[in-house]
Order: sequence, then structure tokens, then C-alpha cells
Amino acid sequence: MIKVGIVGGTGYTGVELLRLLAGHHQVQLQAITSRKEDGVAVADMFPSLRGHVDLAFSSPDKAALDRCDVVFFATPHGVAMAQARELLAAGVRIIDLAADFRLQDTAVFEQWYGMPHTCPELLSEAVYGLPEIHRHALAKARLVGNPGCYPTTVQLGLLPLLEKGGLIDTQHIIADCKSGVSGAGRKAELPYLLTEAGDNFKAYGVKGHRHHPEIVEQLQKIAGVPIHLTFVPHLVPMIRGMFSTLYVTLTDAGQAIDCHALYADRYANEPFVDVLPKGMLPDTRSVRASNMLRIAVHQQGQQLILLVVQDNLTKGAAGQAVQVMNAMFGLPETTGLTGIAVLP
Ligand SMILES: NC(=O)C1=CN([C@@H]2O[C@H](COP(=O)(O)OP(=O)(O)OC[C@H]3O[C@@H](n4cnc5c(N)ncnc54)[C@H](OP(=O)(O)O)[C@@H]3O)[C@@H](O)[C@H]2O)C=CC1
Ligand SMILES: CC(=O)N[C@@H](CCC(=O)OP(=O)(O)O)C(=O)O
Repeated sequence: MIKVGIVGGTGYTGVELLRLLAGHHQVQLQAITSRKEDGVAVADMFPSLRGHVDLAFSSPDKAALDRCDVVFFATPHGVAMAQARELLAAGVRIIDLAADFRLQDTAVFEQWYGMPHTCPELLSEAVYGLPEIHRHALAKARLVGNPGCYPTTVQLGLLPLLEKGGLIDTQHIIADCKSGVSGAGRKAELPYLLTEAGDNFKAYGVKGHRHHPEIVEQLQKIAGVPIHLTFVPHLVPMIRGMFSTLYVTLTDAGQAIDCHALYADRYANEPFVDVLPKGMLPDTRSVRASNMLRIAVHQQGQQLILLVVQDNLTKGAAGQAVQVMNAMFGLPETTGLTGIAVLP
């Protein structure tokens, strides 16, 4: 059994980890932390977990985390890097759902996250937690930076084109992305009140969003050429779900191939990427609470439109992190993640 700790068990990604790991037959939950709810039974706070999780929240205690094989940090940016050195020294593997280990350049991290990076020496060994690209490195990883939610949709939406190379104009890529409100975390702030976010639809981060450098860094690694990306996130009045529409211009070489076939071939053996049949359109409900990401490929002359949906809390965060853990511990990546989307 894999002994698992979760730091930040009361947040939306933390409780999603609990939901998934409670049904994972190779996992033994060892410690679930919350500073505010120290001593409160997990099942008292989240009755959906009654009969599945019998631990209480505890304050983040090094001794308890040291006894784990792997610790998930479902915490704000900056928390994992404060504890990473000591946990790794104790032989504990780390999956950080925040951004501490996503970007390789500390200056870029500090610019976007407004804090100094306190363990830059660990960045070179950190593996970016997108199994569809990095599963071989994940098998040996001690430290993983799980991708942001928007970056997962944009990268998996563009991967087949960029891997091949020469198929699209890499200087004009547009990502028009929409997220449900749970993407902002479980906190009381004015923009996320029902009366503000409900019956409303707005763009934000148009001047710049911290996922932009993460996406560009990873796309450039895939493509091996400079990328220019226009990225505009939006908040939509739903609780969970993400819909990213990607617009690219095909080169002559790109127009000469069957792009749908390219996507279908690239993802044929990926358990969590579903390329829809030609003409079918995705919706967020088709992936709600599941780890599946669905892509539709639509060609209009020289323009290719990729429509990508995922659940921001599952494939966009906690489900992806469990998939990563499975890859790290040599389990089938689908272990504990076979749930079908919840309807309605
Ligand atoms: N929501 C989403 O869709 C996605 C979120 N992420 C990232 O995942 C991480 C968690 O997000 P989310 O679940 O939404 O966040 P929440 O705000 O919902 O929860 C944060 C959790 O962290 C704990 N926490 C806060 N500060 C500290 C601290 N200094 N030390 C230890 N624990 C702390 C909180 O509990 P307490 O204060 O009681 O200790 C709480 O359990 C974030 O970095 C977020 O950016 C990534 C992808 C998608
Ligand atoms: C709707 C909403 O507010 N979404 C969050 C992104 C959540 C996420 O993936 O972000 P991290 O990089 O913080 O892990 C945002 O735009 O800030």
C-alpha cells in the first residue's frame, strides 16, 4: 500500500483528492492536514466521505508527513517549497498541485507569483506532471510540479501538432479559455459570490495571467521553436468544468494532412484523452468529476479549431495528480480514476 499524506485537505482540490484516493485500492491515507480544522473529523466536514475516510484533519506535522511514501500539496503557492527539502531528505516523494515546481526559471516564478523561490536547486530535478508527455520521467521522480488547470487543456490541445512540427503558424496561437468558479479555490471573496459570479460571464487576466509563462515554456519544449500565444481566461457561472477553444493557422504542410487522424493516432492509447469523432462537439458535462479530457478537431480551410474540455478539479488538478502518483509508483495510470462523468 502507498502511504499518502495530503497537505491542504479542506480546499477544493484537497477534497477532490480525498474523493479519488478513498476509492483507490492501493492507497492508505496517513495524514490529512488543515490548520483551521485541526482535530475535526474529515467525514464531519465532508459527509460524502462518511464510511470512506475515518481520519481527522491534523495540523501540518512534519513527523506524520515523514511517515508517508508520497505527500500531495493541495495548498497555495509557496507552501510546498518551504517543506520540500526536508520531506525529500526523509525519503518522501512530493506532488505539488501549486506552481512552486512548474516553472524552471526562478525570475519568471518570482515575477508572476510575487515571492522568492526558496529552493531553486530542486527545480532541475522536478518533473512537470503531465503524464501524456512525461510518464517515463515520472516513474523515477521524487518531486513533481502538477500543471495548472488551463495549461493542461492548452498543452494537450496542441501537442499532436507541435510534436510533428511545421504544421501550424507557431507565432499566432489563440487560447480562449473558460473556467468554472471552483478554479478560484474555496475562499470567500467578492468576485466569487453567487450574486457576482452567477448569471454572469466575464474575462479576466487579459493583461497577463500567471499560466501564460507556464504554457509557453512547456509548448516551446514540445515544439523546439519560439511560440507566441494569446491567452484569455474567462469565469463562467458553473461550479466545475473548463472549456478551452484553441485557434491555429495551418501551414501548407498542415493543410495537406488529416488533422483529425493525427489527433486520433496520437491519443489512441491515452486512457484520459478522448478525441471525439468528426463533427461531434464537446461539453463540460461530459467530463464532470471524471479524469477524462475530450478534444474535438474542426478544420475550416486553413484554420484549425480545437475544442477541449476537462473538469478543472479532476484532470485539471487532483485527478491528474493521482494519475501522476500511479505513474510514479508503477501502477496502471487508470487505478482509482475510472469514474464516469456525473450527469446531469
Ligand atoms: N481549484 C482548481 O481548479 C485548481 C487549483 N490548483 C492549485 O491547487 C492548489 C490548491 O487549490 P485549491 O484546492 O483550489 O485551494 P483552496 O484555497 O480551496 O484550499 C487551500 C488549502 O490549503 C490549506 N492551506 C492554506 N495555506 C496553508 C499553509 N500556509 N500551510 C498549509 N496549508 C495551507 C488550507 O487549509 P488551512 O488553511 O486550514 O490549513 C486549504 O485546505 C493551489 O495552489 C491552486 O492554485 C491547480 C489546478 C486547479
Ligand atoms: C477561475 C480561476 O480563478 N482560476 C484560477 C486558476 C486555477 C489554477 O489552476 O491555478 P494555479 O496555477 O493557481 O494552480 C485563476 O485563474 O487564478
